[in-house]
Amino acid sequence: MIQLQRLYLRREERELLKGVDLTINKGEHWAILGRNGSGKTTLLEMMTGYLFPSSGTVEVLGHRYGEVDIREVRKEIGYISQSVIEKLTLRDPVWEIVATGQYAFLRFYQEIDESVRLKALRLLDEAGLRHMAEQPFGTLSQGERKKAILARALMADPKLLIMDEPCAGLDLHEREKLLADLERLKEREITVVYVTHHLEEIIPMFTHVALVHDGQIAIAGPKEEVLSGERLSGIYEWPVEVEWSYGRPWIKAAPGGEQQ
Ligand SMILES: Nc1ncnc2c1ncn2[C@@H]1O[C@H](COP(=O)(O)OP(=O)(O)OP(=O)(O)O)[C@@H](O)[C@H]1O
Repeated sequence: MIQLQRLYLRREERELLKGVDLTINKGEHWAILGRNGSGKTTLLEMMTGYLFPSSGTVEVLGHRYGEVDIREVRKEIGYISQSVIEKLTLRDPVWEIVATGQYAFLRFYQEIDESVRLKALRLLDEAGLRHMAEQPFGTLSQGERKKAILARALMADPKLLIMDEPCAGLDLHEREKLLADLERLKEREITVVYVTHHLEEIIPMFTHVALVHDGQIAIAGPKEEVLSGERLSGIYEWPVEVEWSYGRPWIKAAPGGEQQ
């Protein structure tokens, strides 16, 4: 599905990525963790083709970037990030925001096919937002916006869903509802790549985890192997313990870590 090989990204004096290798296979769902500024969003932007590496190769869904029309590949990728949300027009009705996902447009400037409109309404129905279809997007709560954006990302039946901190800013109830929607994606043939700062968002559907540290993949593999207290203490430079309940990892940070 995704193969990143020896990826380097240099910006002025800095190396933002320093030799990243990562392979994501069909049937796997990956969570990516790492400290602020470690390079997680940069990695996602490589996968979506919004950033190009200084060296190394990116292959997504069988296409090698640099040799294909990236806009065509993007039609098979649903991308959810704050930068996408910020580009949407708050006064557009919710169903229209969802419908634009069909073409990877930000707005419509022409008539929308009836079949596209009906599909947007069906996805809104599945998200529990059907009654808000005609409301301006800007009137939705943060949680409702995230759900609408997930529906938008699913419009084009993507093979790959890439999400950058989709639960940021949500209260516990809204977060759990969004995670429950995500868990239901297991029923679709879709591979999920999910960046988060919160271990407990690694719901049972996730199979693998990559820990990013200072522009490199510190470790990547099956989640039970990667998510040990020892490894995470090293990455976060703070003593932590990991406990598993409800099939999810939960982290406990020891007090006074700075002195240890
Ligand atoms: N265009 C750019 N020029 C220079 N530095 C950049 C550029 N874009 C990103 N960076 C830097 O690259 C580093 C990695 O950024 P990135 O957004 O990938 O981190 P992240 O792991 O997603 O962080 P966070 O968890 O805070 O969202 C940061 O230190 C950032 O300041």
